[in-house]
Amino acid sequence: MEREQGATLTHIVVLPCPLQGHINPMLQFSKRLASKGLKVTLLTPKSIVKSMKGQATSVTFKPIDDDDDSGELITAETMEAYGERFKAMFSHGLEGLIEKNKSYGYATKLVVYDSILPWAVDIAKQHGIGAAPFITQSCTIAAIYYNLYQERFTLPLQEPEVSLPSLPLLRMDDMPTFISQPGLYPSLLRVCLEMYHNLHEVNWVFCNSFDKLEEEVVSWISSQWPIKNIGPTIPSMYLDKRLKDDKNYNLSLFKPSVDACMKWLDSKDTGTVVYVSFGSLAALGEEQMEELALGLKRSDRYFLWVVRESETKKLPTKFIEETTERGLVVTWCPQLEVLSHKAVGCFMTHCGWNSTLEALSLGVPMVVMPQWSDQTTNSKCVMDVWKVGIRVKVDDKGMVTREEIELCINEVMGEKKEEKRRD
Ligand SMILES: O=c1ccn([C@@H]2O[C@H](COP(=O)(O)OP(=O)(O)O[C@H]3O[C@H](CO)[C@@H](O)[C@H](O)[C@H]3O)[C@@H](O)[C@H]2O)c(=O)[nH]1
Repeated sequence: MEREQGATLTHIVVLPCPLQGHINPMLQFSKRLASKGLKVTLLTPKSIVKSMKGQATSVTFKPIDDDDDSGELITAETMEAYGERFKAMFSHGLEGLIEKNKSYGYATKLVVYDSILPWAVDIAKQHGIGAAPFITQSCTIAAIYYNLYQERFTLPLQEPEVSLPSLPLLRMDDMPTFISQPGLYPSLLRVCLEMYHNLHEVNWVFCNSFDKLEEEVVSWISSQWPIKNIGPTIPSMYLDKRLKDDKNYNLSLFKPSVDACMKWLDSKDTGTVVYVSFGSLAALGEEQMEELALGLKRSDRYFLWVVRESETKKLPTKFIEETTERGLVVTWCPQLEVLSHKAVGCFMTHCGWNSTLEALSLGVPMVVMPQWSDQTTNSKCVMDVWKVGIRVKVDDKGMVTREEIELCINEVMGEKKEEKRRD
């Protein structure tokens, strides 16, 4: 039976890097492909499949044996060490799946791989299969790295501002941090550039963005490689409502406090809550965490703050007890439900690309406090290009002070709110 069905289906294999911010958009894209009648299999480590907690989707999950049973999640600090491990684990799994499909009598047509896993092209080519990288960040970011790859500029940056085709003038602190501070995460910068080595071998380059958002840069990239924007990969029920069952991301590596958050938000008036989250990887320093906590306290607004389990020890003593009247601190929340709740008037975010697209799609103005990687460039676009938020200022010690946080929140939540929120 499986053999007969397989013979009539076009089979696509999807290979995301197993991080929340990468799985979400690639799984969403997979669901869209499956809704068009394609058979889609998503390869991911066993430990991650377990975290699906029984939520079914139209996509088949193929668990790969994971040599790490610790259950520990990857953070910004540990990410560099994972590169080689991913390669060993996934290349074996990908080969195995392609061979198995062949033996069932139906062939894999295309491998859609996370652009930070570019060695997948070699495996696809060895088997005569098409290949397409999936960029989980913006076209602007993809263009900046491509310009560096082509040596239109070199590192360390020599000028205070960089001018690149189709992009706004970029200051040092607008650049992705792997570029502005190349010594910090050298192997991650290498990973970001590697995808361009074999671009001439791929069929498409999928990007989680949309043409209208980045018109000029998309047009420039189109003259270089076969880009296809397929974003924003927000669950359909928040956007076009074409896929009735597509209400959430279906896979969470963290346990969200759904009822607590929604009940708390229901009790608040329209536009009165600041939602604060720094995504799945960022880890603030203890002093910065304290400034943020005290900034929220000073702002005297209601706040819903996601502090991941691993970060809670950095909260100032008694902060939670002292702010119960105004704030709710949780270790993870259903972010889309939160952002679309009428009580939320502002999103204080690290400006990860998924969070940025979610805020843009749901019309929530932002206070942006970028931490690393692409977030600095996303912040530049949020503030100066799309004008849907403001970016905090960092002082000469590299700190965002409590006063600055209070000021920015009040600016977005106060008289400027109506101007920035687009329903
Ligand atoms: O309490 C929470 C917090 C977050 N999310 C979701 O988790 C995802 C987080 O993604 P993102 O905002 O992109 O942040 P990171 O997890 O930090 O993502 C990493 O991957 C992104 C895509 O490559 C990059 O843009 C970021 O810089 C990088 O840190 C989003 O879909 C959120 O909706 C929740 O569901 N609940």
